[in-house]
Parts: sequence; C-alpha cells; structure tokens
Amino acid sequence: MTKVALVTGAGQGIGQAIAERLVKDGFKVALVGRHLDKVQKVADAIQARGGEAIAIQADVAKRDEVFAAVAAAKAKFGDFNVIVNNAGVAPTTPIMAVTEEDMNWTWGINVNGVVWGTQAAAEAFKELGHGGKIINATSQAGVQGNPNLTAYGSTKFAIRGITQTTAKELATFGITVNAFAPGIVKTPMMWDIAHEVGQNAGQDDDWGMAQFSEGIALGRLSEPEDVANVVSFLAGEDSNYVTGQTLIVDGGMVFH
Ligand SMILES: NC(=O)C1=CN([C@@H]2O[C@H](COP(=O)(O)OP(=O)(O)OC[C@H]3O[C@@H](n4cnc5c(N)ncnc54)[C@H](O)[C@@H]3O)[C@@H](O)[C@H]2O)C=CC1
Ligand SMILES: CC(=O)C(C)=O
Repeated sequence: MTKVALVTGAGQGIGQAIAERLVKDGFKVALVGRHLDKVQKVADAIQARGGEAIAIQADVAKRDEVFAAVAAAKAKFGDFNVIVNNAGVAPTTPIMAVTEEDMNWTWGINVNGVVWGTQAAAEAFKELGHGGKIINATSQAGVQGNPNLTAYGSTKFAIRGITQTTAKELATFGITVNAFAPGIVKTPMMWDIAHEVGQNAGQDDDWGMAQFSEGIALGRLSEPEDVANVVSFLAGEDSNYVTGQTLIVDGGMVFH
C-alpha cells in the first residue's frame, strides 16, 4: 500500500524538494504551509506529473492547526506514515540585539512546531495501529554555534534534544524519530540571511553568502535536493533501525 507523508514548509526550498522526492519514492504527500497559494502551486505541479498531493494551510506554531493538518492528510489518503517537521524561520540576531519577540517568534515556530508535529503524528500512528517516522529539521547551526544566530541556533540545538528525547519515549510504539542537519542550502531562507549579513557589513548578498560557504570540504554550496536525498533515506525502510539520530548533510562543514 502507498505510504502517506506530510511535509511542513513545503511551499519552497528544502520542504518543496523533500515533498517532490517523497513522491518519486512512491509516497502520497500532504504539503503544509502558512500560505495556501504557495503549497497549492507545488501540489498542482506534483499532480500534473502524476503524483498524489494535497495542499493544507496551517501555521506550525499553532497546535490545533497542526493537529487539523495531520487529521486532514489521514482523512484524505486513509493512512499516515511519515511527518517531516521542516518549517522554520531564521532571523539574524547578534546577541546584544536579541529581543523577547525574536526569541518567542523563533521558538514558537521552530521548536513548538516540532513538538506539535510530533504529538499529532504520534497520535495518528497510534490511532491507525502502526508505527511511523518523525523527521525533524535541525541545522549545522544546531550542532555548532554560529555567530549572530543566537535565536535560531538555540532552536536548532533544542530540536536535536527533542529528537533524542522523543526517540526514546516513542520507540515502544514502533515510532522512530530522527533529524537532518543541512549546511548552507541555496533557498530563500539562506539568501535572506546572506542579505542581512552582507548589508550589516556594507557588502552585497553574494559576499554575505560567501561568509557561510567557506570551509565546505566538498567545495560547493548545497542544493535542496542534497538534503531531500537524506530525508528520503530517513523516510524509507532502509532507516528502520535508526532512531534518535541527527544526520548532518553539509558537504563536510561540521565533523561530529
Ligand atoms: N537553507 C539553509 O541553508 C538551511 C535550512 N535549514 C532548515 O531547513 C528548513 C527549511 O529551510 P529552507 O527551505 O531553507 O527555508 P525557506 O524559508 O526557504 O522555506 C521555509 C518554508 O517554511 C514556511 N514556514 C515558515 N514558518 C511557518 C509556519 N509558522 N507554519 C508553516 N510554514 C511555515 C515558509 O513559508 C517557507 O515556505 C528550516 O527548518 C531551516 O531552519 C537548516 C540548515 C540550513
Ligand atoms: C540557516 C542555517 O541553518 C544555517 C546558516 O546553518
């Protein structure tokens, strides 16, 4: 039977690439995003190529919206097997400029969103009487500290902790929980960061990006598909004996 996956933040960037890859792997996919038009466009393109996809509007910071999204995916496709808690935001925050709003906003989406997604998916797996896979987006910035990313980096360290904790807690239900840690991926998020870093230094976006791209052993920035390849492994049967882990997919930036 075809498996069902839900991907948050699937309207662009890494989430879009993951959704498209999971369709190639044979999944039916539910694409979740804050802006329905963006996820609908990606879902329409998948359907035009013969895949099965639905678009669902939800803000992952809101627990009831995440539960409703999982319920809608389960109702539409009749099963539920994988959630990819991918949605995230990445404000550039030098430590002395960090505000209460920065912390609450970033943690509300990046951390609370993972917790709500974990709860909603685990509840669905239990109702369906089978296990499942929970896959969380952390970052190289959640494995080692990055300057000016205090708010963001703190959320990504927390996500690795939640991944380990929930892997131990949910294993008894046949649920695995893993995370992927991208490096520097050419997406709108990373270009926004590069823009801010460049602007703060009186330089352009390419200069800003270059500050992050130094020291990649494989000598190139990441494409979203590099990350989707690893998520494909975590979503598939070949990773059945892997849980609580963070797979770093950064071309060789952080050696852990
Ligand atoms: N681009 C990069 O270099 C890296 C990205 N990551 C992580 O990968 C994940 C995806 O990143 P990108 O594709 O680069 O980001 P992106 O900003 O290009 O795309 C993220 C998507 O998530 C959606 N989103 C944001 N807040 C949301 C909310 N509250 N509810 C629902 N959807 C929401 C956005 O609308 C957007 O479509 C994020 O968790 C990010 O932290 C990790 C390491 C590096
Ligand atoms: C955005 C991000 O996760 C970085 C720079 O590692």
